[in-house]
Amino acid sequence: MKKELLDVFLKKLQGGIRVVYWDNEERTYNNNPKITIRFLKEPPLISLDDPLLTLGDLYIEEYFDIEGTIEDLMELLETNKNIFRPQKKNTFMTTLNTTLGIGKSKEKDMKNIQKHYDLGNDFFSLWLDSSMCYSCAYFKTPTDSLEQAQRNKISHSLKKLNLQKGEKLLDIGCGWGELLFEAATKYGVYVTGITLSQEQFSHIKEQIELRNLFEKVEVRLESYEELDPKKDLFDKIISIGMFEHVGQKRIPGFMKKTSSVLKRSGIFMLHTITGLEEGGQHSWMNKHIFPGGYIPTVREIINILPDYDFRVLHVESLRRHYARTLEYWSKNYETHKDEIEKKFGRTFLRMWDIYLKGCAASFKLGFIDIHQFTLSLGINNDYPETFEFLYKD
Ligand SMILES: C[S@@+](CC[C@H](N)C(=O)[O-])C[C@H]1O[C@@H](n2cnc3c(N)ncnc32)[C@H](O)[C@@H]1O
Repeated sequence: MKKELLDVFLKKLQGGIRVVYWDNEERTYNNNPKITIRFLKEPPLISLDDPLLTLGDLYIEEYFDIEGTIEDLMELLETNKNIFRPQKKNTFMTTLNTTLGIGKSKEKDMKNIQKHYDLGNDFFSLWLDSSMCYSCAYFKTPTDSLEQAQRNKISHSLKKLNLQKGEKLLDIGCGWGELLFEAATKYGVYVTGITLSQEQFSHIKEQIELRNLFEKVEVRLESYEELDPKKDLFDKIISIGMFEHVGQKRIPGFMKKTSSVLKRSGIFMLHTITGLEEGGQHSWMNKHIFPGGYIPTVREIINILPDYDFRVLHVESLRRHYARTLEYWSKNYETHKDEIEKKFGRTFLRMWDIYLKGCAASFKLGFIDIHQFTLSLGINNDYPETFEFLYKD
């Protein structure tokens, strides 16, 4: 019965796939299979209303292994994305979103964010580099280490802001804070970082003390939604890898808020993963990795900017840099897999492993991209007229 359900499903796929069922029966669907699904045990009764979610869950619970490259797997998923979509109204996602109250309040946002980022600084430090940057690095040469590339990213991103000594800078979604420290010490600006992660907040507090940066750096455990233009007005804003948490419905609110706390002519550098399909949802990722997350398209972002008087100065894709960053993270993760399994269990180990590898392949294949948008609020006639400065040290 289960086998027949899977069989009907697999027959719809384009592209070859071989399946070794739990009773050792082998079936090949289409020619030249690059991927083999090898069942290790018989799965429970399943529904394939949301195939990606169900099959993803069976994989992390070790009902089957996948043989073949991750790129071939991602190609197969992408070619068949309509077949892998939820077939009916996605009641699971509706329930999940209601339970977590996505978009409803700071507490709910915090719950989503802390589920991911508060797995422990010890966990993230196993596979991030020592700067604890958790976003796309920037590889200036093929031999750059991850550490060097993360330093390059911070430098490249800060340059885009054209910072002047004494200015006030806001970092929305400041992570573990490395960019705050670099901006304050290198450019002499006053920096405010906001995050919803308790662990990140405590880490930054400690670092401010250790580095004696009380006068220049402030961190707040708060959401961008709480920024108040009466109290908070900044010359520049930067946000790296946070916009993906905003959710599609709240994009206008995010733009409105950022435009209200940025001075006229101020510069905003928005760095975000971008997708190809408006409204695209990935229920497995939303369930396990980024609850409440949404990947916007370039078109969605560009379309909404004029409504808040944001002018586009520069747009840059860093897609291949993110593929490489994720490959580094994934290799580091693999090195520590025994430790991770011991602490979090095997399902977790497989979940984060496939997340890192799957994302690396998706960037490489161009199913997702990453862009830095440099914007000014209204007209800015002081910003450099060419971008040569970006490539000078
Ligand atoms: C992928 S991390 C990126 C961190 C950092 N910018 C970096 O490059 O390493 C996303 C960050 O966004 C923060 N974040 C998510 N939702 C937020 C919200 N509503 N308000 C403020 N920060 C938020 C998280 O706490 C986390 O620090």
